[in-house]
Amino acid sequence: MTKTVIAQGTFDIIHPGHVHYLEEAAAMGDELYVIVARKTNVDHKKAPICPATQRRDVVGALETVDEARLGNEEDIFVPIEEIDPDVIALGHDQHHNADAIETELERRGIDCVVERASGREPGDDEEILSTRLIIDRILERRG
Ligand SMILES: Cc1cc2nc3c(=O)[nH]c(=O)nc-3n(C[C@H](O)[C@H](O)[C@H](O)COP(=O)(O)O)c2cc1C
Ligand SMILES: Nc1ncnc2c1ncn2[C@@H]1O[C@H](COP(=O)(O)OP(=O)(O)OP(=O)(O)O)[C@@H](O)[C@H]1O
Repeated sequence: MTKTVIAQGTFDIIHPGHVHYLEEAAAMGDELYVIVARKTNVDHKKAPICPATQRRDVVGALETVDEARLGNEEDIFVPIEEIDPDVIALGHDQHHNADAIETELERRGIDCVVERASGREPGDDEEILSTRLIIDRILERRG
């Protein structure tokens, strides 16, 4: 039976931290779906620069990703109900609480485990592994 994994995030300006996360999530199963956050749900940091469809299309073009889709604007559990995954891979720094997600999955009758992915450390060549830090660097050097 196919083991389906879901990953999620904003993915505004793609960097090797995203690639690391999606490779790790893909390795948790056979098929990887990625839910791309809607601007209205990105309320804990500055709004994304790129439109949602562009963020979805870039993520969807990555080799590890089977399908990228736009998230639901009102209820983040709707895409999960549609995809019915076996695993939700939370990013290393995602603010979501794994226990709270598991409780909601149970309430909705979705049989799925929640795993926490690891973070990628910057390599020797001073990789910039955060969209916010890439934007800060652009403003510093080109602003
Ligand atoms: C299991 C799960 C499902 C999500 N589904 C959606 C969704 O359907 N729509 C959406 O806009 N955001 C969704 N999100 C929220 C975003 O993916 C995301 O966590 C947040 O808005 C963006 O912040 P981040 O990139 O720092 O994680 C989901 C998050 C989780 C953990
Ligand atoms: N360095 C990293 N290592 C591993 N995973 C990462 C890394 N950076 C981001 N991710 C994961 O990628 C997903 C999407 O992240 P997001 O779009 O918030 O990027 P970000 O670079 O963390 O953004 P920002 O720096 O603007 O907060 C999240 O699940 C996040 O945990």
